[in-house]
Amino acid sequence: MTMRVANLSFRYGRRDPWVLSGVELGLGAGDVIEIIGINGTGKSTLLRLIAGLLRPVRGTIEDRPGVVGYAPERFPAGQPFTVAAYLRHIAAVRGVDPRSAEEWSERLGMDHLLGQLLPDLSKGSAHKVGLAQALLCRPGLLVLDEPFAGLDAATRDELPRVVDEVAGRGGIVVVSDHQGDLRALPGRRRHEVRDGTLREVPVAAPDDGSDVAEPVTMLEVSVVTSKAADLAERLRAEGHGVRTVGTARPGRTTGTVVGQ
Ligand SMILES: Nc1ncnc2c1ncn2[C@@H]1O[C@H](COP(=O)(O)OP(=O)(O)OP(=O)(O)O)[C@@H](O)[C@H]1O
Repeated sequence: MTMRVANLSFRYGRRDPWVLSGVELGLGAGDVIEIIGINGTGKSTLLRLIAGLLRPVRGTIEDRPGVVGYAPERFPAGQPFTVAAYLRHIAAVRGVDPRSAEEWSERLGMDHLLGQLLPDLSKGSAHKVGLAQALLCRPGLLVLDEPFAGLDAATRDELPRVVDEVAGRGGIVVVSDHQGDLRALPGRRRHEVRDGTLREVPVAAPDDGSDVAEPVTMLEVSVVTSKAADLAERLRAEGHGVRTVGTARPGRTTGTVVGQ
């Protein structure tokens, strides 16, 4: 079954500007969707809507899987529990084997944190607890907001495997990942939030060598000179290789864009 985001619009208050407007997205079983966009553009808002933590002001989200795991960008580690007690509590609430708390703790390299109180955790450690609570419920929809930020190298390496496993058993994974740590995952799709809308963008990024295995198409693009630098910057931000090859005639620059 495909989860469907249809004509979704959202603003935080009646007098606030629209953050998202007319967003369309289909999410099928096994999809890994990467959400990119500049700061403050609405990625976290979209993720919270997809996870069901915010309701669309207009439009609908249909056929969301029953079990949702959501790891926020900043885990609110204020409760006076130890990490072990908190994760066991979440496991109980989610109706999963309490041992899954220990399993995820081991996998995410956080056994040394189990006896610590949540308010005493560093930002990075709290972030891991946020990931563990999202993962231990065996989610059909896993929503991760900047999961790689502040993670140690071992966990950074492990997380793409975790995402792959969730997708491999038919789960949907939605991740905001501005650092591109999921680049090794086959089949992921990338969408950009910009100016309130969402659109799919190609994944290839031959410039940094991250997706060299994917085929690359050369496009020749003509653009007025005054807009060339801005366009090149936007395309690079999306992961394309861009090379300016010269001025075709006065007032115009021809650029060659390398992409998928
Ligand atoms: N609780 C809130 N109340 C009112 N406005 C909010 C709230 N949360 C976010 N916003 C506004 O909504 C817009 C989108 O914010 P959001 O956090 O979704 O962006 P983002 O792309 O995730 O940003 P970043 O990359 O910096 O995390 C911003 O203008 C922000 O100020």
